[in-house]
Amino acid sequence: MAPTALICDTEPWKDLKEHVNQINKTHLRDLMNDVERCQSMMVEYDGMVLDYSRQRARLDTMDKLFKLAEAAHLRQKIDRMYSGEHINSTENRSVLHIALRAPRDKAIYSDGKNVVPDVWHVLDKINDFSERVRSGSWVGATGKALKDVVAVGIGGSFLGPLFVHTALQTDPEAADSAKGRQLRFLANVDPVDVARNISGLNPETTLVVVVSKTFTTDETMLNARTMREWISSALGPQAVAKHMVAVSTNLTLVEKFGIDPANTFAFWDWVGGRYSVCSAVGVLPLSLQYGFPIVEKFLNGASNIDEHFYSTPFDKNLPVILGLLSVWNVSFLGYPARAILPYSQALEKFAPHIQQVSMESNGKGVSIDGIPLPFETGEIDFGEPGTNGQHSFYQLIHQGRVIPCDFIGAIKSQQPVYLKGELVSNHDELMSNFFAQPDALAYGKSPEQLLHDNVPDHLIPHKTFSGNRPSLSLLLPSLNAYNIGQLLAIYEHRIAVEGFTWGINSFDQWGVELGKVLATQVRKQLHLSRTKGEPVQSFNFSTTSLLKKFLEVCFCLNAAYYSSASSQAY
Ligand SMILES: O=P(O)(O)OC[C@H]1O[C@H](O)[C@H](O)[C@@H](O)[C@@H]1O
Repeated sequence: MAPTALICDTEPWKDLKEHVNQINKTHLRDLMNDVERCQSMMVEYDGMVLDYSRQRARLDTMDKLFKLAEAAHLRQKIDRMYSGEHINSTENRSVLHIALRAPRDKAIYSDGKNVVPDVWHVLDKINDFSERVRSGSWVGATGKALKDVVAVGIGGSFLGPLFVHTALQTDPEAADSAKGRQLRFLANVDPVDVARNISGLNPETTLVVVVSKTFTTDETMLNARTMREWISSALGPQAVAKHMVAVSTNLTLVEKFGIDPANTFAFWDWVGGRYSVCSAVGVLPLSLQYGFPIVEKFLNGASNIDEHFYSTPFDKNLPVILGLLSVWNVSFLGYPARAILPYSQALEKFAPHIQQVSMESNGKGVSIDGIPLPFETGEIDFGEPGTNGQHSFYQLIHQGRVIPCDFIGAIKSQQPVYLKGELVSNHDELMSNFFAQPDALAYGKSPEQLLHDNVPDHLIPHKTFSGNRPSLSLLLPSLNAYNIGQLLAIYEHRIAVEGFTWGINSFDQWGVELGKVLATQVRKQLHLSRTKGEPVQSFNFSTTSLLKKFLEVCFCLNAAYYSSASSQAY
């Protein structure tokens, strides 16, 4: 496609810039009085409700944002994504995570080939393998069933599966299927993470799943070698075939590592790492833990949103509305951050996952055509489950900086509890906060109200809440596997909408490369200094000084490690 104009040079962008002056004259308190507006800002879909009436936006703001979407060719960009065009232009790849959860009979093409049969070939293989492991027909080297799984992977090969695993852990149906089994994740190359993850595990009953798209990621490969050593030192090298399997796009390197290709689960270069939870990256470990039928429900939920995103008019389209509001908050109102606040402990790993999906996708400095952008893209995402966050960083959100908040709640608890004699059930107690916080942020509390409440004069400034702080609320019917799949896909597509609107490539991640290259130089230096006593050289003053200090203090410990490395087992 021919280079496109920067979005900031279009009329709808300029119009929205002007429009900010209008919005700045209005307090959310007043906007909330307009019932017609509030009604129009509630969208219901498949049992969930999105209420965005507490955004600092009017109905004409939304019209202007839809015009911006038009100027950004949002419709065409979504179509290009769904039709498998190489929209990840810097890597010359399609972006087809939607194919990972497509129904069996759907046709989705990449480079002229329908990829859905390949997807289902792998899903069927996972179904079969996980069933054999779970039923005990696939056993370890000593004939024992493999009841524990350690998934080794980092970044996109870790965060999505961890989020879904944590979310399913307390879903009654999923928990029932997982009885007697454990799933752990080893991500950090820190030996502490290894020690924690193998603690209490028996190699005889443990299956290690090495998950890496490239099969070259330093952290994952060292952890994989460490786990291989853990297995073979306990059970002999031949045990690796029974205790280690892999998920990767790089089948050659997997085989070289020593994992049987028959025990390898493939995915494809048209799946971005951070969008890979619906590939074998997530589906294999999750199926081993919960059984494939549960994971299939999760895939169905995501697929349902794929269809919604593709076919629903923009003014009723959840990811489109959410994405455009993010652009509004970041680029026009000047709020660089977003808090993700699920009122559910089951979603405690949702914010860490979205941090990667969002910040790795949209933290860019140039347009898709390589033109430096005169505006900033991406959001700073962070979050914690409510109500824990309320007792931590909400002070800043209420009286300090303005941070647009996503409140996410569920109508039904995964684990309902009602304590006799209490005013409300535990879930109602939790959700009281979910409903109260957005209004506290939007309305605030004025000095007049405080005066009226007889607050002493000197405390009035401290107790005043300015309000006018935007948030949105997403209320899900429950948090089963299907809803979790929907939630994931809503955010994945929302982030794509933001990137499409800003005119960037949300599917590459060149920014993570430089640090890796520099670490290679440091690794080399550490090796030479430790093994040959070579002095630290070719680094700047600061790094040289720190490296010297590091080598000085750690040398004795490491010398001991080097001399006994072969006999050390974790
Ligand atoms: O799956 P892998 O190839 O091991 O990659 C793991 C991670 O490493 C990189 O640093 C990328 O930034 C991530 O997007 C990716 O998910």
